[in-house]
Amino acid sequence: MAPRLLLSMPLHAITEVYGEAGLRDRFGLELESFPDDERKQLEAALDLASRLHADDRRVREPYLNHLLRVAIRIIRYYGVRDADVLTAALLHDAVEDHPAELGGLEPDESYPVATEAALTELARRFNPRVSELVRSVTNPEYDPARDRHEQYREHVAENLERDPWARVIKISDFTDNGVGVIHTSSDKAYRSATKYRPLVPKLRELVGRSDTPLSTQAKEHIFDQLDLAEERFAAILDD
Ligand SMILES: Nc1nc2c(ncn2[C@@H]2O[C@H](COP(=O)(O)OP(=O)(O)O)[C@@H](OP(=O)(O)OP(=O)(O)O)[C@H]2O)c(=O)[nH]1
Repeated sequence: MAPRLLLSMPLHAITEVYGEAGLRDRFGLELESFPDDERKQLEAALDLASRLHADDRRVREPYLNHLLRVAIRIIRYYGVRDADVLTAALLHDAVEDHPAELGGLEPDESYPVATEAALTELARRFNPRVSELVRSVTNPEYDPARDRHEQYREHVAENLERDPWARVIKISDFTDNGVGVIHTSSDKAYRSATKYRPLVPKLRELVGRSDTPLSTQAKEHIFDQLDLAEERFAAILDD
């Protein structure tokens, strides 16, 4: 595949035609213009994510595809080249999904203890800012007595309120899950639409804020994506 063609392809087309290998190649091409030290950090983040999520799958694809699209979208559509933000994007589910493994603890360790150990490990391997960004997008242990989705929304709103860079990661994650809802099975799509639809107004409001570190053009792109997500959620839930 000619590099220039791969660089001009939408992420959904790379996913469908070339799968994980194509998304990895595209990510590598995006990294070519980064300074050496930043490129090395991002390659280390991708290696770590690849190891932790090696056996994870989404409905139709390896989990790694999601992480690669989330990071590439931030570079290409949001125009963000901050290596710590991109490192956290690649590892945004690492603490939530593999806390004990990342933290070097036994698999039966409690979630709160393993989460702290995993975040400490990210600070050691990368830096404290990467660790704090991942903390902001890591769900806490839910209270079994309360509605999970409601707790999820409260957590997202609280953390994105205080951390403008975490908004950038969460929005790319949301786009992949929300706009990308057309790429999954109908029961998964229904569950995703139920979970994510109530977040749309909050994300719209956060994106519009002056301290959200994105260009006007990137914000307009994201507003269009939020409209598309809402259109798809409505079709799934209201019809
Ligand atoms: N093929 C595929 N794509 C998925 C999947 N999950 C999420 N996506 C992403 O979901 C978004 C919407 O899918 P599209 O097929 O592009 O729908 P659209 O043209 O109407 O926007 C895309 O991101 P985007 O930011 O709009 O970027 P782009 O793909 O348009 O470059 C796509 O990359 C999946 O399982 N398969």
